[in-house]
Amino acid sequence: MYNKVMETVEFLNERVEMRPKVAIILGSGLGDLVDYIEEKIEIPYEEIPNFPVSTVAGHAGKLVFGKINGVEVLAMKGRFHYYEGYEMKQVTYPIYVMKQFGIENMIVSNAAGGINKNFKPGTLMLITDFINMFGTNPLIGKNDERFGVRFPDMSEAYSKELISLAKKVAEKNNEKYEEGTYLGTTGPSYETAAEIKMMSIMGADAVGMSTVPETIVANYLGIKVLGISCITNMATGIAQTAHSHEAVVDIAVKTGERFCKWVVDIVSELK
Ligand SMILES: O=P(O)(O)O[C@@H]1C[C@H](O)[C@@H](CO)O1
Ligand SMILES: Nc1nc2[nH]cnc2c(=O)[nH]1
Repeated sequence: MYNKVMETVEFLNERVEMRPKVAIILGSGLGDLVDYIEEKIEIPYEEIPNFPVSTVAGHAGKLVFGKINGVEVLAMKGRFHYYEGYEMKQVTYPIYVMKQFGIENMIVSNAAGGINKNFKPGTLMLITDFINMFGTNPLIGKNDERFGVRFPDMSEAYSKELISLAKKVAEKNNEKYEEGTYLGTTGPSYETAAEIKMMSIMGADAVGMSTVPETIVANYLGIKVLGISCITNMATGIAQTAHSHEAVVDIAVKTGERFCKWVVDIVSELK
């Protein structure tokens, strides 16, 4: 895997002059953030050696390099989900590439179902911790010490420093947010009401089908993580209506402007 990652990094080094230290992973319906990126260089995943290709609607599948208020960034428009049939090592492959490319801070975003009854569709939730219910872990397998240690610490899965920066920025700009624990599960089926009841008892505030594998690998590699969930629907049993991915994307797009503004303000402080 190490050699494959280095091959991908070499390709990117040749294609792009910028050396961003900040990466942003855009969740379902949150891809409009790329409109805020200037001096863009876009590379479709299919052109990148060893990169998996995204298959889910609402995910365009490209790396976007550029600047936000003068800060160089690397955005992933379209991510890889376990439910698409990828191995965990494929789902998290871009994070390994980011690390070798020089990324130090990663902002990961997602569309999620709200379990905390104080939330509503359109709530932006700062992720303070995660619960891994994928039933697996992206680090299973022989460990390569060139990447990280066998038993990585997860006591600060979401960087306290980045969380306090995000809060400071939100308060300064009067941007509303909530905080909570994100529970990641495989999907692709949405939860039953009984499952949501269990997740609520477990301490989850939101549920989704991504983010946890990427967060685990970023921590393993020594990348600081900030997580933001866009609550697109109240979870099953709390909402009385059925879920659809179209409705999820619709609400995420509608919340997109507030999400983008917040992320732009955060990135601008990461000079
Ligand atoms: O990539 P994210 O986590 O934003 O996508 C969410 C979870 C599923 O992929 C999909 C369900 O509607 O949206
Ligand atoms: N698992 C899960 N993922 C989501 N993504 C957006 N809404 C939801 C939801 O209710 N459940």
